Amino acid sequence: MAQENGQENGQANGQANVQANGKAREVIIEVRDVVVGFGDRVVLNHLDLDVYRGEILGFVGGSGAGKSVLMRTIVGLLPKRSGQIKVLGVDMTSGPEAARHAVERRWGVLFQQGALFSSLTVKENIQFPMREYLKLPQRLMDEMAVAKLEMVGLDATAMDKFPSELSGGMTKRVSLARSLALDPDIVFLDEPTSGLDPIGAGDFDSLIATLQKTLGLTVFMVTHDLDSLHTVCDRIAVLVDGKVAVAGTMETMLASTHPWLRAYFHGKRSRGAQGLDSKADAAPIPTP
Ligand SMILES: Nc1ncnc2c1ncn2[C@@H]1O[C@H](COP(=O)(O)OP(=O)(O)OP(=O)(O)O)[C@@H](O)[C@H]1O
Repeated sequence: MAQENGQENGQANGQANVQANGKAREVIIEVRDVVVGFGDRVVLNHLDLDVYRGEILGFVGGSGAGKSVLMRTIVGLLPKRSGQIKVLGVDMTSGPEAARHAVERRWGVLFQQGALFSSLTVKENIQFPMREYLKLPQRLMDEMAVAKLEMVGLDATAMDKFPSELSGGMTKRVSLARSLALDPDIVFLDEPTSGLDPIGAGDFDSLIATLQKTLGLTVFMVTHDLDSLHTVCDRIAVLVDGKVAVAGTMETMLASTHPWLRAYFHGKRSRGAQGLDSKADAAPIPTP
């Protein structure tokens, strides 16, 4: 993998530190040599990736490339055939069970389409992880649910609604509120702006950036949204042929000569996201 100005320089408490642009950065998610497949099909083929503490990492790649598969593998919803995944320094396969459970409490996940429980109200959806992991009085959980709703720009009037009564943008916000229920260090977002209009998507991007800054979150974001990549992502990792082909800043993406990156980041839609001429002819995005 081409890692921009990044070089491993040691391990501390099981967590790798990387020297990037002269600054030591803590690797909060470390994916090494991971293979994931279904039947004869290998989707992730000896994939390596580092995610640094406090960054918003955009994870891109063609449709069906395996972006969601990697996210689901990291959070333990899909099995890997081989390789190693460490989160917060804990090996998520061979680490002590108590340590793995403790790490699972320190991440929140926003799945594609929101994935709220349709038979539960907004309040019950947000409180679902609290019930699973914390033993708190109902009144306190109610106060916490309102606080989470306010964090994502909604108020208590949404508490008793069912998912079917919410707009697409509200569904995303409630899902984000649920992912924040346990005050996580890391948030995994699977295409958070898909299905939103450009204004709604821009607002959601701003919300993610604000939360990342105020809460010090690390954000792993699967996305196709070029505006999100330009406006909120600190770094981008590109998945091609089951591996991370390039990882780095938007400048690195724009300077890359990799054919998939050139088509994706210099195509018509990308020029639109950069505010450049979108009328010029653009190469089609290849399907890796
Ligand atoms: N549980 C599963 N069982 C079998 N195949 C699966 C499973 N989950 C994913 N796949 C396959 O793995 C491949 C990668 O899927 P994935 O959802 O990760 O793609 P993606 O890069 O997120 O695509 P998109 O951008 O279109 O959402 C696809 O071919 C998909 O059909």
